[in-house]
Amino acid sequence: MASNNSKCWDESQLRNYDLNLEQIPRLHCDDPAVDELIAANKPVVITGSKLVESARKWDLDYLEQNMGSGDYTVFISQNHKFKYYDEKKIAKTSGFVPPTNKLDMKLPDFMKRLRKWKRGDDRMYLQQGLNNTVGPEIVKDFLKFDWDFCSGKQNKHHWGPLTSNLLLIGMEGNVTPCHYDEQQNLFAQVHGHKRCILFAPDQFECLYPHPVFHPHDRQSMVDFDEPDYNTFPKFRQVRGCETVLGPGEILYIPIYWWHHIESLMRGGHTITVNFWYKGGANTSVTYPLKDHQKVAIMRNIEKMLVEVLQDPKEVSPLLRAIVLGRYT
Ligand SMILES: O=C(O)C(=O)C[C@H](CCCc1ccccc1)C(=O)O
Ligand SMILES: [Zn+2]
Repeated sequence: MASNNSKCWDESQLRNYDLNLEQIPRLHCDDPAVDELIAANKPVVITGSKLVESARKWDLDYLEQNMGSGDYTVFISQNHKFKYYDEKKIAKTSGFVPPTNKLDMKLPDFMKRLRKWKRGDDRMYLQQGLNNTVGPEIVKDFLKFDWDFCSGKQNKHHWGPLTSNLLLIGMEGNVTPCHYDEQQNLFAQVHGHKRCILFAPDQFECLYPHPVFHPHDRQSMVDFDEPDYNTFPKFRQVRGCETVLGPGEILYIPIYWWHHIESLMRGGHTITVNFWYKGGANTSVTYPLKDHQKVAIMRNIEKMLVEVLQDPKEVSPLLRAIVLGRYT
């Protein structure tokens, strides 16, 4: 990680992983190279944009005053990790133990618990889609986002519709473990610093995603804190890139790119608003196929096989029978 000369954080605030990481390019929003990278489905940190300028005044007090009386989804973890799981898939997976609990909280309650938090207490992570239950002041700030900026990217790069804006309020040290999403993402940092580690879709074999039908679908099975290299030997060879994102900076997380996100230790709480867009119509399939298209194909084959074989244990022997000794 390049040393950071604006001295608002230092390397001791980053968690230690044995990873081979390059720096994600950082470009000003007026630099045409930004759109070249987005067009190539490559990550880029975009500086100098006013996308979430109207939210720069969001601090805990302001949010507590203005977030309305609605309920907010808050995840509770007994450690620093908040591994996402799809509740709809829990029934199909016997023995699955959710690693976090999900609570609905009023914002003042969340803030109160945040203020009286002490070491050893369960950690919390507020993750709530912005909707019309937020207070009128927040709606005003939201409407003042630089929508021309993100709509410009959406149109120029033929993304699909905006599906949601997730408001994320994290405690210092919180980690969202490595996963990929099937959406384009403009990840706008509002308050505090987040370290973002990204891996390209072609690192699929090194990151060992859970089976598609598992609640942790799209999440890596590798525990970055204690990688099990016997079970996941290719993890040793994984290659990625990283950046530490500060307030006002936008990280473009391309669709299907793996990302691990952590709020800097001893960095105070973090506030992020993300902008998730559908990938856009795969108009013309051209060859050679892109890596993320192969991931989409693998997902479809996996879903179909589990559907038709019923028993997931039959997937591996059937696929081996197809390829071993035949498709070298
Ligand atoms: O914006 C993104 O894509 C992130 O991963 C941001 C991440 C929290 C996302 C939680 C989550 C993960 C998977 C499905 C639904 C919700 C963070 O910033 O901690
Ligand atoms: Zn994500």
